[in-house]
Amino acid sequence: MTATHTGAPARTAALDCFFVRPGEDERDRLAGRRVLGRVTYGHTGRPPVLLGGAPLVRAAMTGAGAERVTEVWTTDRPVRSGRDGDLVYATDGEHLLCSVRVEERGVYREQVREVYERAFALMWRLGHRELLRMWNLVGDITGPNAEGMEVYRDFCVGRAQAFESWSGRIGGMPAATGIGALRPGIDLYFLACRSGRPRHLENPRQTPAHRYPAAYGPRPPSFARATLLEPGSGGRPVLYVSGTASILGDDTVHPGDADRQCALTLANIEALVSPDNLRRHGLAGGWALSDLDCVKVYVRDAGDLQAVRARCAPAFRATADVAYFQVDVCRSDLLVEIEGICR
Ligand SMILES: C=C(O[C@@H]1C=C(C(=O)O)C=C[C@H]1O)C(=O)O
Repeated sequence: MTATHTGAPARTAALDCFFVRPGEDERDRLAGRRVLGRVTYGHTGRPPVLLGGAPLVRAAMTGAGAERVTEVWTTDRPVRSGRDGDLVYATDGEHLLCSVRVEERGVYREQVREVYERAFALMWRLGHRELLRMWNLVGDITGPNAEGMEVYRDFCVGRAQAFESWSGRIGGMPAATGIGALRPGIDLYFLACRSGRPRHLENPRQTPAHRYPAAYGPRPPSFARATLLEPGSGGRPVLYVSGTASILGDDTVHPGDADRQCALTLANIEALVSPDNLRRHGLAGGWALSDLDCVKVYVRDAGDLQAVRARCAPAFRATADVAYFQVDVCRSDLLVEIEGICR
């Protein structure tokens, strides 16, 4: 237990998150804060529900025998939750957490477009018009759909269409994760804010994903490399770091070598969160790798887990929440992906 975990209010962001594992009690970490939502990276992919007045997302991200992890999103304000069809959500007046599941289907793009548009419509209606962060947990992500197109590329088409039709109404493309899940279907959850003005950042070492060439699919992925939320009253800036992999420009680097992919991924994140990169975007501040928390490390092959853990352990702060998952990554030659939050 560290000072961060006991949560002195002045140093705690209005929106925060921590991980709990079986046997741990989230109340030990809440320190009087309210739950905005929970995401269980567990064994089953099931539609999200409202549990005790907050969304519970249930994604199949851990295999039998592996420990599930629940990401708990907290706020210092009262929370109100609701449903809109199959979308579940909660808001603290400033932040919105919303989730929906797309069940398994032969071709995803139409349903993905429709679900994204309904989520955007909900944001619009509730007045939370700036996206902060999105997670897309995609079953069989690099497998073929019923037309033979890779499921991830199929998914990207529907998402890009939704962003296109809502551009100008909701804020720009935020930080995101598009990662494999262990059951078919897609679990989606996102965070948005009302009065905050998030800034979406790119990585000087990487081509913006929304400008990837057509070789990677008919429509490029719709996300930014990171999203910065400047402090509200008494808060501190928070940087949401997208799922990041061993990509330079738009090329996968070190195919077949998880250890080197992991090292390059860490270097990519270091450059992304650095003061230099913030300055490049006209922003003050910046972070180091050791500031990363709520870290999720995705490893494609079980045989690489040990090497990746060994590579990551010295990079992150000893007190950081870190969870490892053995799932597919969005390109079949990517073996490792890492995301997190700097604050
Ligand atoms: C690893 C990459 O992309 C992944 C896919 C994402 C998406 O489609 O939302 C977002 C970040 C990563 O999880 C990449 O293109 O660098």
